[in-house]
Amino acid sequence: MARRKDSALPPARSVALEVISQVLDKGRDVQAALDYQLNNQKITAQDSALCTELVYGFLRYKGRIEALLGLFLKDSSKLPKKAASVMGLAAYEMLYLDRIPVYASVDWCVGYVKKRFSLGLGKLTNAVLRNLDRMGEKAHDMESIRKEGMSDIALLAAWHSMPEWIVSAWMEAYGEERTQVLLANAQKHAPLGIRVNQTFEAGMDLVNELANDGKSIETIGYGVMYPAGSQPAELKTMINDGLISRQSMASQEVLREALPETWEGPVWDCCCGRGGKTYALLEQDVDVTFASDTSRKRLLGMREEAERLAMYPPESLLMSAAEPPKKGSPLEENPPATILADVPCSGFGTLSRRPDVRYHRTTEGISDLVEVQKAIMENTFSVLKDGGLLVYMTCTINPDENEKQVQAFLERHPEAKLEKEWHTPDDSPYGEYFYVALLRKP
Ligand SMILES: C[S@@+](CC[C@H](N)C(=O)[O-])C[C@H]1O[C@@H](n2cnc3c(N)ncnc32)[C@H](O)[C@@H]1O
Repeated sequence: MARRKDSALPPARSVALEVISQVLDKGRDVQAALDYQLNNQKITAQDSALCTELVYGFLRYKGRIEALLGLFLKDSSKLPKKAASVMGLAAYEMLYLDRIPVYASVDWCVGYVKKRFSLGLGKLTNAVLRNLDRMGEKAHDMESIRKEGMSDIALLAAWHSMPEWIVSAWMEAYGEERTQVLLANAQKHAPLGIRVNQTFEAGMDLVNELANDGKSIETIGYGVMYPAGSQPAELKTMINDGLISRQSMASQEVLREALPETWEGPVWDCCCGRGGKTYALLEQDVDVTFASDTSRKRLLGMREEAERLAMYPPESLLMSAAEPPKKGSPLEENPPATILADVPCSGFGTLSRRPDVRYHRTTEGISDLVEVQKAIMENTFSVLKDGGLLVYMTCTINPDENEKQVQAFLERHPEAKLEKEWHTPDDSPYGEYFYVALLRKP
């Protein structure tokens, strides 16, 4: 059940507050929590758009906003949680939403805190927000939140709202300059990417039509990119009709870099999810014979995609790619010559689309993921035909899951040959970061 809106707050802020609490306190996925609340609350399209912007924006800047507000609070941990969250939302509006006048953000926030908590807390909220406003440009300067004795890593982590351990790992593996670029890019919004279904006869005509619709900003092959935040209404019908699919430009790019035109069949997409890459490959005539996942729901979604796209699905297998195929499995009878392992990962390459990921990951959780990835690599490499290709892919920026994972694999398997290693360039305009390694079995 969607919780009722808090009537003491304007509708967009009320729903945003509930979604943020679902994400931060209950560990829900941001888009799922937002979809659920927006579908169950009666709010206008305009409020819905503002709510979406507030949720995504606040999650992107939470650490920075808390540090800025902390400059004017003796002990922010003593604030009631909800009061701290509304103050954060109001601060986000003041700092990043030019179209909302500062007084309006202060008014709704202070009014709410007074009504829900106390006059005293309302006065404190007013003072803190006014002080933030007085900071002017200084509120956009990282040095303004530096505390005495604070390390550079802690400062960067707070400013970019990232866990300190990931900033440390990036610094160690990639150096300060690259880390700064990656952190800054993680705050940006991702552009919208779509893929035209090339099995559709007039596919290229459609690409050309979209390229000239005055809304798109780039086309590559069958991919079309729209600016971040845009939702051209006409695309909805095309998606329903299977003419196009949502797929980020970065995801399309990593697949191109994996050189699918050279892959021999049969191909096994061993972590297929809902089939994003499966159908991108099938549309290009790559012989994806098997697709598997441990999630029944996702596997079902993958099969349903076939209907939408008017294509034949691959043989779907509910199984773990980290364990040998069961006796009599079709993988035994017809061993794959190419395996795409788009493995479960920490997702730090997709922060522009999923800013909540940074709050859900722990170092222990990542160690578990690294072990699963290792097991998937070991198992799939042994299932692979001699001379076959293992395509190891992640959507993260984390040396333990990318470069170090592949290096360790090569140390365990000196017979394997690393034919290509690639990651999305740091200055990519696509807003997401992928990694791929092509490993040949002798
Ligand atoms: C990065 S997602 C795959 C995304 C998908 N390839 C796409 O392009 O849409 C990783 C997938 O691996 C699945 N998974 C997790 N552990 C697995 C395992 N041991 N074997 C197979 N799949 C697994 C997850 O359910 C998830 O769907």
